Amino acid sequence: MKIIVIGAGAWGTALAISAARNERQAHAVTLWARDAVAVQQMAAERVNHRYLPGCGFPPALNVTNEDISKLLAPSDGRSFDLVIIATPMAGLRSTLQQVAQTQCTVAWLCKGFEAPLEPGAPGLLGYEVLQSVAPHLQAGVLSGPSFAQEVAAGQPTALVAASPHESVRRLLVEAFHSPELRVYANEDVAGVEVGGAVKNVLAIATGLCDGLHLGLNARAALITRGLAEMTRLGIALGAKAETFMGLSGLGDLVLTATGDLSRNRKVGQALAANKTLEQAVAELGHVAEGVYSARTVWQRASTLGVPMPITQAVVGLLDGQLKAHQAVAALMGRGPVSEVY
Ligand SMILES: NC(=O)c1ccc[n+]([C@@H]2O[C@H](COP(=O)([O-])OP(=O)(O)OC[C@H]3O[C@@H](n4cnc5c(N)ncnc54)[C@H](O)[C@@H]3O)[C@@H](O)[C@H]2O)c1
Ligand SMILES: O=P(O)(O)OC[C@H](O)CO
Repeated sequence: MKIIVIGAGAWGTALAISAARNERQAHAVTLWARDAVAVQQMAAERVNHRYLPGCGFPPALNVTNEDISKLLAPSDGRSFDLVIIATPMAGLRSTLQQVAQTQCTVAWLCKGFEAPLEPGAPGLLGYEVLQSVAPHLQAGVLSGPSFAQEVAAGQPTALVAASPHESVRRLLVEAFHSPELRVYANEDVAGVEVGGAVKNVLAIATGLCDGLHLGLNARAALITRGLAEMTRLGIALGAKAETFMGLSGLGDLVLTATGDLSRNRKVGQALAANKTLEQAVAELGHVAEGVYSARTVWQRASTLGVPMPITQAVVGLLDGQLKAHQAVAALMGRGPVSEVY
């Protein structure tokens, strides 16, 4: 299969390496980056020093900075079977617009809500952006618990490929399933995307909790009640409850909320150490989608009448309206409720 990965951050690079290393499939993989200097460096040194240091490129991985519309032109004999969009959520709309004319199957990897395009408009999940930009595309999303460094190193990982189209799910499995990477299929795109977006916000909360040394009980409570609020929002957006027991729900929440490789968790830890949000984001050097999605998650939930107290506390913290101890007090000071999602 011929695969192009658009966006050479940590995750795009890791998945491109994993697919190119899969000898059973013998894929030809192209990694596209917008920075021509970075492409030159990656082509010469066969490693992405900036975003994924120490992970060498297999021979079947090529890097390019050529014009995307030319690369994807159907008349071009080099065109691809699968286009993977590996930008952060902020780049999804513009990249979908660039690939809208392709005949290829498309999938994105980003986990978050797009920021509202104008005040009062709802911020959108990836499949909603697709509906507004290129509804005709055969497309889907790849998500699940997966730190880029571990996938690049070939450590066992399981992902989920979600699409309403069976052919898209099948192609994504064929592209990425390997002895080191299991890819499950799921039709519930809304559920998979809500899980991937909301777990980032919740990981900021658990990072803060652990940074403040509130204890293991507090972290378990945050994860469990976070799962409940994630599920509530998902159901209100048309998702299936059982999806949140899967890889993109519970799986990614546990990984991101507890794994010290998580950028979102690191933001919470930095805020607990009294750093400003600007400092926390700057020292990451990578995107932490929860910082940009939290407000939108809260707005979508509020519009739908879905209570999301942990998300609300994270928004207060990120907006500078709450100090860390006030966020904890706001959560713990609420009256008793039934344990339902
Ligand atoms: N890193 C991981 O372990 C991981 C795992 C699963 C999913 N994700 C998700 O994948 C997405 C990308 O994460 P990442 O870790 O690769 O981020 P990163 O911060 O490591 O890199 C982001 C990359 O995207 C590029 N980029 C930004 N805007 C772009 C645009 N408009 N067009 C083209 N390229 C653009 C940047 O130049 C950079 O190369 C995020 O939504 C993240 O939540 C990351
Ligand atoms: O480092 P984070 O917090 O962006 O999380 C990375 C992946 O989404 C984990 O599945």
